[in-house]
Amino acid sequence: MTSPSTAPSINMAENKLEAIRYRDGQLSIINQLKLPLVTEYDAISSVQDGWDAIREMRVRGAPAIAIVAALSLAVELHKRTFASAGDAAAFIKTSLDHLRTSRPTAVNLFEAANKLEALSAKLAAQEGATAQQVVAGTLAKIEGMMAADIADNRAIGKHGAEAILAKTGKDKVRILTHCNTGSLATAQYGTALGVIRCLHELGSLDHAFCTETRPYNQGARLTAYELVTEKIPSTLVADSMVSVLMKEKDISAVVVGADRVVANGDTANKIGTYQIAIAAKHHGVPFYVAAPITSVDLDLPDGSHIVIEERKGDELTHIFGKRLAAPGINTWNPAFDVTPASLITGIVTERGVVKKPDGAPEFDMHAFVQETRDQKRI
Ligand SMILES: CSC[C@@H](O)[C@@H](O)C(=O)COP(=O)(O)O
Repeated sequence: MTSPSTAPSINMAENKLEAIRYRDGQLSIINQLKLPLVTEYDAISSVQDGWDAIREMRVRGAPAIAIVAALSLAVELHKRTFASAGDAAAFIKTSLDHLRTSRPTAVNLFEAANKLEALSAKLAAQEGATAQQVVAGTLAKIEGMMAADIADNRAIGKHGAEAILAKTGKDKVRILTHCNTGSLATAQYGTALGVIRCLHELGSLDHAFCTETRPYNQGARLTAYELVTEKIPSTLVADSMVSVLMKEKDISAVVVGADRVVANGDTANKIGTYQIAIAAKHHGVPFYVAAPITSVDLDLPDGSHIVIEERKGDELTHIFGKRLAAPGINTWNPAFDVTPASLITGIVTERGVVKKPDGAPEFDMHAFVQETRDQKRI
């Protein structure tokens, strides 16, 4: 299943980090468990390979999870033949049902699965539909996801950079981010890290700070890797340093990603986001969430309904397979927390920045999605 290679992760021609490689029905991903010390691509040859890579966090980050899940299905659709349109749609549904069980919190996976299931069922229900038509229509949708995600991330970067510069009134800003929301978490460019990239491109970034993001260290391993690779002026801090960082290092704004933004704007994101938002409120630092509309879940009214994934304790007790915690200690390892809307300044999407209605403590995501529906691309 795994075919390691030592090919560089940077596409030098385009100077882009390629975490997900997909060409003509062939898919491989950088094994993010090994970054930043080893760059190794794993082949994903089936839906089960995709499920395993997501569950084991060889690929992670809300948009990347959805894209790899869908592409793992595309890989199988390229190889298989079906007796009828109904058989093709049934296989797609069964595959998506399985992929939905890989990780629970990021809504992008469910959003993509629902769309693909509905599309393939619709194609199969058409008069005289063939298996080839169902497969071709579903593949076209899946194969468009990467391009759409990159375009969305660029738009998020622009909207976020403009919002932060307007809010702070500064020419150059100092931004704190958490977890990894860059090219490794998306198709490319990133969401919150896309905002930082855009500020850098505009010459408006003084400095970026990234947290370690314990216990899984997405900040120290992955965000730091992206920042250093792109020569963005940046500094790594431990999660426990965030309050003093805000007190002493003139942080202009915080920008983080999201795994699920619900109807009132409450946001599930990597564990530790909530305490950063509290510290930001105390220090008067604007706190932005940057996420595509595919991370918005209008079915849940508030954050208390979000299912938070709990992961194995050894992510806490061990680093790179080496124990650091005292043997016998109990662990609690929720992978995400929910930041209440009241602590969030704005939610940056590809369609613009969502603000709270005047004086309201929460966002109206329903109204925003409705108002901007015409701009919807996928
Ligand atoms: C653009 S990625 C946004 C979020 O998915 C990201 O901040 C995050 O929480 C990732 O968690 P992970 O557990 O690494 O999948």
